[in-house]
Amino acid sequence: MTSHPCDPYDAVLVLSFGGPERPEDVLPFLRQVTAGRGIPDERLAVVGQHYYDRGGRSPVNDLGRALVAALHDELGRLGVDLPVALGNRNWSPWLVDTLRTLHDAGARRVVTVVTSAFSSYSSCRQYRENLADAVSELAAEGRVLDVDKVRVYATHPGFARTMASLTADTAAALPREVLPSTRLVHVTHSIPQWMQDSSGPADAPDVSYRHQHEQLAALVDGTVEERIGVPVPSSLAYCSRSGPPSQPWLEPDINDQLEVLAAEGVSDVLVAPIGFVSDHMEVVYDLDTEAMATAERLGLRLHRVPTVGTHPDFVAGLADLVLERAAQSRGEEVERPAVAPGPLWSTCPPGCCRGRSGRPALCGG
Ligand SMILES: CC1=C(CCC(=O)O)c2cc3nc(cc4[nH]c(cc5[nH]c(cc1n2)c(C)c5CCC(=O)O)c(CCC(=O)O)c4C)C(CCC(=O)O)=C3C
Ligand SMILES: [Fe+2]
Repeated sequence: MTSHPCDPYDAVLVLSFGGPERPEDVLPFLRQVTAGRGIPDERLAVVGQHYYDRGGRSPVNDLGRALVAALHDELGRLGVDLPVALGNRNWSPWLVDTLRTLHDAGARRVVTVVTSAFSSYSSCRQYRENLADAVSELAAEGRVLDVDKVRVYATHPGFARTMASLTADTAAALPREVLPSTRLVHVTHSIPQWMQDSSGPADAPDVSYRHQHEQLAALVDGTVEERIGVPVPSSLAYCSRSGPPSQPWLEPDINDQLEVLAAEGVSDVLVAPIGFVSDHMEVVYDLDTEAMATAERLGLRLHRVPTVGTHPDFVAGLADLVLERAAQSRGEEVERPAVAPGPLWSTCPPGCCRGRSGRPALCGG
């Protein structure tokens, strides 16, 4: 048997959120996402409309498929010829179906890349619970699979430096004379305060959802200043809040932040979607549609930085993470590059990003 740099894995899973692809899918998708989460009906009607306005089709599955193709090509360049497949938490292609197909094609050990870079229940642990559910469902069918995942990559250079250089490119394209009245706003998905408080391990207060965004934002700020020669004052804002108004979520909302900046006399705002890896609905609606309309009303020019998407440096970083995980599985010493201190583990410590349910989760220590 010949060995390859991805041994002992025989397949790569890209695990994503998923979204509807036809108008008939929209309501069942929203029910699937929000089951038991206390999201008000009015909020669901509003979010449903964002999908109907775009023909009932979310961009997110196509973006997932594009990432799968790019990662497959990149691994191929590194001499790794393994299946790479997309599996979703909330819609077809469902995670369990993808894993079943991989198993039927001969896969027994799978390494997972989640399409979210940060620690929190929604962005990490819930995916680990989804893996546990899928693997136990398949075990009941007699299909035994071992599933691991790469570490949280908020501060991995492939993701972080790519986001920083895309932001610097956008800043460098601005006319010099607007720079003194330009501000940079880093944006990510809001989460409930309880989810922020439980993000990362209980005994590591420095590892949290918000803290990881602050670390990444600092790198981006530094890269922008290096590129254009002057600092651009920045802040962190949030989008896509749902939940009942009585429940605290991370703030400020991007639209409120734009109000504040307009009142300060700012002319131009760079919006860096550091919390997202691709242009899914949160980006094309919450930022490109809603925040853009707010900016227009306030007389602000909004410049949206691209997401990392299938940028070759981001994809190369994901391939490095897959190979790092494989080397670790083989018991080798691995280097764990990072642009800031953070969660370097690929098996999460017990209690990491604990939810409310205490459900079983894979990829934990
Ligand atoms: C942290 C985070 C990410 C980033 C990490 C990751 O990518 O995983 C993310 C991504 C996404 N969220 C998405 C869609 C939705 N999220 C919702 C609801 C919620 N998101 C939450 C958090 C996050 N969400 C939370 C705490 C809720 C409340 C309900 C709950 O506690 O779970 C709802 C319900 C309606 C609403 O309330 O908005 C929808 C429709 C899509 C697909 C977009 C598309 O179709 O292109 C994507 C990529
Ligand atoms: Fe969400």
